[in-house]
Amino acid sequence: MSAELAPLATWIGEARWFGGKGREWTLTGVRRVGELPDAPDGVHVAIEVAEVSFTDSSTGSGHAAETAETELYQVPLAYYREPQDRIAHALVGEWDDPDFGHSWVYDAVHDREAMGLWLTAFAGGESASRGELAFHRLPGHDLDLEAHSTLFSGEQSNSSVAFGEDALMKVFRKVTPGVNPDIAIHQVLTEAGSTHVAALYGWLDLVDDETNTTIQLAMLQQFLRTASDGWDLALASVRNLFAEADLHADEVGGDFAGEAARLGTALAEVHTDLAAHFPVEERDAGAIDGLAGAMEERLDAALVVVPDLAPHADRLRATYAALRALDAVEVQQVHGDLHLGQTLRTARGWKIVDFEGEPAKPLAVRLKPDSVWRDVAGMIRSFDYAPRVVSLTGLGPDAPDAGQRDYRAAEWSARNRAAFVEAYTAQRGRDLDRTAAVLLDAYIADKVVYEAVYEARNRPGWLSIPLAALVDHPGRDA
Ligand SMILES: Nc1ncnc2c1ncn2[C@@H]1O[C@H](COP(=O)(O)OP(=O)(O)O)[C@@H](O)[C@H]1O
Ligand SMILES: O=P(O)(O)O[C@H]1O[C@H](CO)[C@@H](O[C@H]2O[C@H](CO)[C@@H](O)[C@H](O)[C@H]2O)[C@H](O)[C@H]1O
Repeated sequence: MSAELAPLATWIGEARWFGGKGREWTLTGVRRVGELPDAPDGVHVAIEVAEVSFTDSSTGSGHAAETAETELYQVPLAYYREPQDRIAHALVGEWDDPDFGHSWVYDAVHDREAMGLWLTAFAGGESASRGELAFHRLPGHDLDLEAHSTLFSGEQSNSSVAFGEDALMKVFRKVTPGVNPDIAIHQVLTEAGSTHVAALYGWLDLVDDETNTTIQLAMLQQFLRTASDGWDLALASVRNLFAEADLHADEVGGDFAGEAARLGTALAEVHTDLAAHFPVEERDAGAIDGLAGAMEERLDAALVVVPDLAPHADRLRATYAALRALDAVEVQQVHGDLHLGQTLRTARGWKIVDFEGEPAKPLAVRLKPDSVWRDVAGMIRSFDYAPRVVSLTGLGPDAPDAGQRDYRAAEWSARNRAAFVEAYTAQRGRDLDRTAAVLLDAYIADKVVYEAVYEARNRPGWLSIPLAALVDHPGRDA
């Protein structure tokens, strides 16, 4: 193992964005794919791609569709000749680099100097491109090059860096050759003038001419200055309800149903815009069989990771069997991993973020058209999560007892689910007919299974949340 691999491997293994947690893996290579232009003396900002090889079975992730035995992760690194106390918390290691000599190496997204270089390169657009790195810009916005960068904290699959209140750069961590749906969808919705996304300003590609492949590394978009996280707003609403033991969800000041309805309308408008710019197709019985089969395979893989799913397996399979019995299903481009944490309430209404789809799925799968009910199901699951999370973690001294909390949690979640679905169907001019209800049930069940694996891997203390949804029926009242 070369000098840098050991500290890099340790650092990657601990990163929030690393998708291989709980699996057996080794760092099998690191490729320097480019350097940001115009760095001052004594510093190099290199974009590197680390190859992680898994030594356990490919179904260990809980995703049967995932067969790759290797994954690529983007690691932008700032190499300094001297240690940098200001970013000591972001030190990856100290080693002799063949190109840069003895260096103190930092996670570049924490480093304002390095991020300033990145923003300047974006401002230069195509002219800043060099080697395999290709910068792209959309017209219509002048970047504020004086803005300081701040790395977003919090739970994320990627790394997001704000430049003042002007722009936000998302550095994709797990990368795959091909089109990144987050960039492609933001481009289409920006060009269509959608009011429900942050405008796309630009993106960075890694272009390998020898293999004729492109890996999309980062995207730059409008910073939503007045945004409040939809998840945080939902938690505040639930806390309000729990604090008012004698009042029902529709009586407390923090009632969320109006926001849930506006979210339903926003999602419907996004779906309509996506349908206008991406293909809309009809899936026949054979394809539906494949969809149900994929859900069953996901369940089989999940049962290995979360044995507590076993008592619910028969009922889940029955839900997938009802899906299999459908004749035809309409599909289109959707969000793919929608939950309250992907929504932002701004002074100008709700915005939807992060169109990357489920991070654990291969890009080719995430780009496939899907049913709009997958997104609706994702939000319904989030309306179930919010009160359960408050019940688990956010209780004050006067909180109601567990039985009362369960009752109120169910009330909050049903009220907001109903408001959301009603507004969604009204805006789309469609009823929640039998086909839609079967699809919604199946997608909710599939999401619960996905969440069980996700929680077991990332937040074992919250595994009880998806499991509780199975004790009731996963698609209840939907
Ligand atoms: N355009 C934006 N302006 C301000 N904040 C944003 C914007 N886009 C996303 N965010 C915030 O950044 C967080 C992470 O963004 P997201 O796209 O979900 O990243 P990830 O792919 O890492 O999950 C979101 O929860 C949201 O709070
Ligand atoms: O935002 P990501 O694309 O990284 O999505 C992943 O992480 C989510 C958690 O942050 C996870 O969502 C689950 O937890 C949410 C609360 O934290 C809840 O609102 C969602 O309903 C629940 O699914 C998401 O599934 C995962 O893909």
